[in-house]
Amino acid sequence: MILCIGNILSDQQLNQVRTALDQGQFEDGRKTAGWHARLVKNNEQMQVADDTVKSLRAGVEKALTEHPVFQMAVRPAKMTPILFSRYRDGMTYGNHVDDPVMGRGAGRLRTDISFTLFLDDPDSYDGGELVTETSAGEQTYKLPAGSAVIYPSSTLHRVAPVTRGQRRVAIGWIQSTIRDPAQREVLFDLDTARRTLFEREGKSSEFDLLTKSLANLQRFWAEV
Ligand SMILES: O=C(O)CCC(=O)C(=O)O
Ligand SMILES: [Fe+2]
Repeated sequence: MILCIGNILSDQQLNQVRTALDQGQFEDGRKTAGWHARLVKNNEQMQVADDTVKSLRAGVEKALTEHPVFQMAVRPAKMTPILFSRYRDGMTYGNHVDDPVMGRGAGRLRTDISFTLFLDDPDSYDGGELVTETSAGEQTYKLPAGSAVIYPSSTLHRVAPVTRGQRRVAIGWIQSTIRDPAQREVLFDLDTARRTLFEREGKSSEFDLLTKSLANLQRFWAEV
């Protein structure tokens, strides 16, 4: 399941992040790419040594993890530190698949889900679409600032060249408590249906049964 989630960051939060990125120090993105992805990666990332990165990361991580649709779709167990990337002057990231395991020590995780949170207004730059290659064909994503796309990390994907302006995004990877994308989709659908039912008729006995099934499926599937 590939999902777009709107309004994760408010205009005020977006302005704060953009101002900090305007002043930040960026470095060659190849530093954090695996050996084959490095061959096709041409972008910049905000230096982690930059102190403002810590508070930026905390704000974006909070907004994402507190978003109800993100919680329902991702069911996070662990998340990598967020990276702030910038593409301009023809920069691009060719086809690749993200590393299956990232981080060290307590931060080590299996990447189940990748996300891109768009930070710039799509009209302010040309190109820069995130393109996924699935069995259903290619899909392109260029979302409003403050919106994110989440996709299984097993997906082959790329970022189209930016030919005008700059494309800045916050990206990261998540290990889900539910490893299998098909199982995550079952839980997402059930949860969506039960919430819709709740809005319609409150805590009915049907709502209780759906809630029970949702909880018990998680007892079968969740890795904690
Ligand atoms: O910028 C994006 O939308 C995705 C970047 C990407 O694929 C990566 O950094 O691995
Ligand atoms: Fe990637």
